[in-house]
Amino acid sequence: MASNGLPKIETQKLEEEICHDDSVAPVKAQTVDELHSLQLKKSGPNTPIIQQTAFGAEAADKNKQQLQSISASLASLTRETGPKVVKGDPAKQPETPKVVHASQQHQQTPAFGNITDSALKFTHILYNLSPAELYEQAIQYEKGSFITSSGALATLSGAKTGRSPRDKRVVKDDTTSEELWWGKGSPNIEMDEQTFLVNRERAVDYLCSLEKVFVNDQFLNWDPNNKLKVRIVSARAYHSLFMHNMCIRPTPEELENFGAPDFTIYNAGKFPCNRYTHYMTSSTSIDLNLARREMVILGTQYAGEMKKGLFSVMHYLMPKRQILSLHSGCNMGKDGDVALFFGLSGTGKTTLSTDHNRYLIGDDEHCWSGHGVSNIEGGCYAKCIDLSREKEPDIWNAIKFGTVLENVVFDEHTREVDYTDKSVTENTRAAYPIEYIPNAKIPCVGPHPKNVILLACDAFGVLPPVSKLNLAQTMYHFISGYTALVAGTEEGIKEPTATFSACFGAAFIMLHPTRYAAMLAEKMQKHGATAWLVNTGWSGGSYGTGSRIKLAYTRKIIDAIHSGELLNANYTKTEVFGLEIPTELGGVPSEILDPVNAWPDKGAYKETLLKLGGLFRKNFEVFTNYKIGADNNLTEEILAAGPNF
Ligand SMILES: Nc1ncnc2c1ncn2[C@@H]1O[C@H](COP(=O)(O)OP(=O)(O)O)[C@@H](O)[C@H]1O
Ligand SMILES: C=C(OP(=O)(O)O)C(=O)O
Ligand SMILES: [Ca+2]
Ligand SMILES: [Mn+2]
Repeated sequence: MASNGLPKIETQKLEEEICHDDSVAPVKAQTVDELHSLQLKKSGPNTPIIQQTAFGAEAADKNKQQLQSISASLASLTRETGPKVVKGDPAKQPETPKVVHASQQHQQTPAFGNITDSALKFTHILYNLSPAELYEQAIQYEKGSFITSSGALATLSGAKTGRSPRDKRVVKDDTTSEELWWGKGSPNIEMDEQTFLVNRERAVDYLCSLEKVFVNDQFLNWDPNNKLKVRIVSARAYHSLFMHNMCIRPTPEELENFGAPDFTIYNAGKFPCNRYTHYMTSSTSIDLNLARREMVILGTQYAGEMKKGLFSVMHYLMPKRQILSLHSGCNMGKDGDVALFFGLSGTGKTTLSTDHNRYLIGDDEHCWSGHGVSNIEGGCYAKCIDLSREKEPDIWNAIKFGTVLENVVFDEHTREVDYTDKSVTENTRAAYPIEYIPNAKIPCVGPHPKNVILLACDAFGVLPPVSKLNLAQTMYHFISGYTALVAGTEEGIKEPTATFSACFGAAFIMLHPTRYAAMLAEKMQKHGATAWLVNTGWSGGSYGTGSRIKLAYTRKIIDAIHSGELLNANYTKTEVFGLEIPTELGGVPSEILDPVNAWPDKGAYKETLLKLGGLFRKNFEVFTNYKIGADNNLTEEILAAGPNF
């Protein structure tokens, strides 16, 4: 017996007897640092995150031009040069970087009196980072960023979980005072050029004071003749990833040749405006300067401000080119039949345009030009409250790696999202690239629309689930832009509140609503489009007594519009609103088609119907003086197309 411990184990040399030798060569590194340096492969020559000049003189030159353009964007208006900018994460660049200023040519030591600490520091630029890189930045540096179980990036947008329309201002100058819609009902609250510059300086100084800023260079509008180059400068990886998803993503070649942007957003996020600044009514300010082609965001981190701010810009630029900008979703059938879905927030544009049997062109912002429709964006922004895999599988499956999930609540261990949880906000959102929807139509363009669907979520429960509109009614309802949501599920809220938002997007239009309405009428007539009013809201009673129309029924209605079945149905006319409603429709219970039949209390129905009619009438008063089209005939017809009682 061996006296000194356990017997030695003999390892047999089996040679040919084992299946194969699966041992691998050791790593090709002498140190741990060297090992880590092997992990990251250099990006290819046309991936525009190159920092070195190792890819030839031309690439180096383009890289330098890009940096100069960014430095110029970030330049103060009162100092001579832009900040010293350098690409890349400061945490990964210990050595002194190469300096790039906006005006490289006369780079001398500035006069003593001129020098400030900010002139001595570098502003690191994280330029068009990939989603993976942005995830890492967000998780490492932005509190409230987590990877959920499906791979999406959960973020918190801070104190603001929705847009701030009362803090959105537009510079009123000689041109815009003539061109834009100002006054009652208009979303354009004025500010002067000087105040804009004060806020711009504040945002730029804040951004330049940071160790690093994110810069996205991207496109808007899939129509190649009318695309816009946009630059978004922001303080958070969350904002950069959001815009990466929502705008059109350039190819490496397009990015290399990007040049100067057509429009720039300075998003200072949580950094507030100075409340002693003229015009400021809160700590939040979203400022649009059309002449300078710039937008400044102070005091809100809600990412939707950027998306919808750019939409406003399109609502100004496109009509100048006879192109109609639309707050609508858009999809296309197998035979090329295009449908538009107009509607205010929460009425179903995203839900109903995302249709497994049709090609998705876009969920929210489109242009209708002489050639057809084009999506303005490169992504979708879906509401997620009560999202279910069964009812909305395509949206559910789009919430994966790369998707930004705003303000959702999830299990702290499994990171599984609870879509019913409204603890942070009811306005939980997912922003994903459009190609995350399996049948997205890329490029996102299509022929002239065949059907124009106006969505209203009527919490009064008196509008029919579907009605066919004539042209005058279409204009009447388009200009009215009605919906009535329930303010929330908080206790005490029994009454739905009617919202009227001209062109189903008054917060974003820049010209008078009748300008867009006239263009819509002209285009619909020219291309023979049929319009429909679809109530995605209540039936059988108002909110509280009735119930929301089943999504499955609304989908059946929409299917029948697309297929042409509904066009050939039998119709009767409703009282008060004079809407043409089908008497029968396969898959939808006939008793809900005429809302009066669905209400047990007919008296209450009539009372509610008249109440809503009154609200419509009151809202339309401001539009009665405006002329639509060349003569007054259409205007008269439109007025007559409203409720009669
Ligand atoms: N009958 C219905 N039609 C459309 N949406 C419905 C219906 N019933 C419930 N919903 C819900 O209403 C919401 C519509 O929101 P969304 O499609 O994001 O609107 P929008 O894009 O117009 O802001 C979704 O959460 C959807 O699930
Ligand atoms: C993002 C928005 O759009 P919607 O709710 O229409 O999807 C919004 O209005 O801020
Ligand atoms: Ca939407
Ligand atoms: Mn929208």
